[in-house]
Amino acid sequence: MKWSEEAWRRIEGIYTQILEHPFIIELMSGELDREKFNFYLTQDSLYLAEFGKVLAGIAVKLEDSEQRKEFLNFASDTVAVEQALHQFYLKDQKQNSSVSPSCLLYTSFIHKQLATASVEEAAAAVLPCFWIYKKVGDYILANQEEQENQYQNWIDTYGGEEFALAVEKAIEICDHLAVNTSIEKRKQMWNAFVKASKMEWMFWDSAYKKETWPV
Ligand SMILES: Cc1ncc(C[n+]2csc(CCO)c2C)c(N)n1
Repeated sequence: MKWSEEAWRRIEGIYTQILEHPFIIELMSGELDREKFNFYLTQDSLYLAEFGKVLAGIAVKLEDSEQRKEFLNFASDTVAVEQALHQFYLKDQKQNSSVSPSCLLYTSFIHKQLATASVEEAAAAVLPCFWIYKKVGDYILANQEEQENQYQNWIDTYGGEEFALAVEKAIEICDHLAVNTSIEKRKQMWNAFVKASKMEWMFWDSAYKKETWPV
């Protein structure tokens, strides 16, 4: 069995809980409160800034030039999404750009993986970001009833064909890295993958609750 098949099996339950989360259900119907969506976008732009840096950092550590090129492309695409978010969605908003606890947890986790773990583990930690978004995007596209959804732009970004290719490449690279490493490292890769998947759920949940700092 491929590393990625086992990885997905381990997060099946988390993925189901993401699909059942009111943020996703209401995003799909178009009924999601605009303020919650804006909260999500503001945090996501903070998230993407860090995520892009981590992708570039992983690229630096990859020996295989094809894999390095792919990760540099992912990093460059992420910066493009970050900038587009600012331009199209967030430009008119008086931005409250203080980072939420869940966003800081997630970005700190991937930075920590990059700084202190192996490149294999770091790659596994960023994979849920690709894979879960692809699955959620496809799921929403396939189950949408309302045609006029105010969030259609967002949905099309992650449900589209172009994004599917990037996700396939990211999965393939993780599988290659897993084949060429030890059993111990493969386990650590699964652990990082599961942790980051939990943080994907937390990210939606924190937006739905418009999470604040308790003190
Ligand atoms: C919390 C959070 N997780 C994942 C994504 C999705 N995403 C962000 S960057 C990237 C790689 C290429 O653009 C992908 C798939 C997101 N936007 N926000």
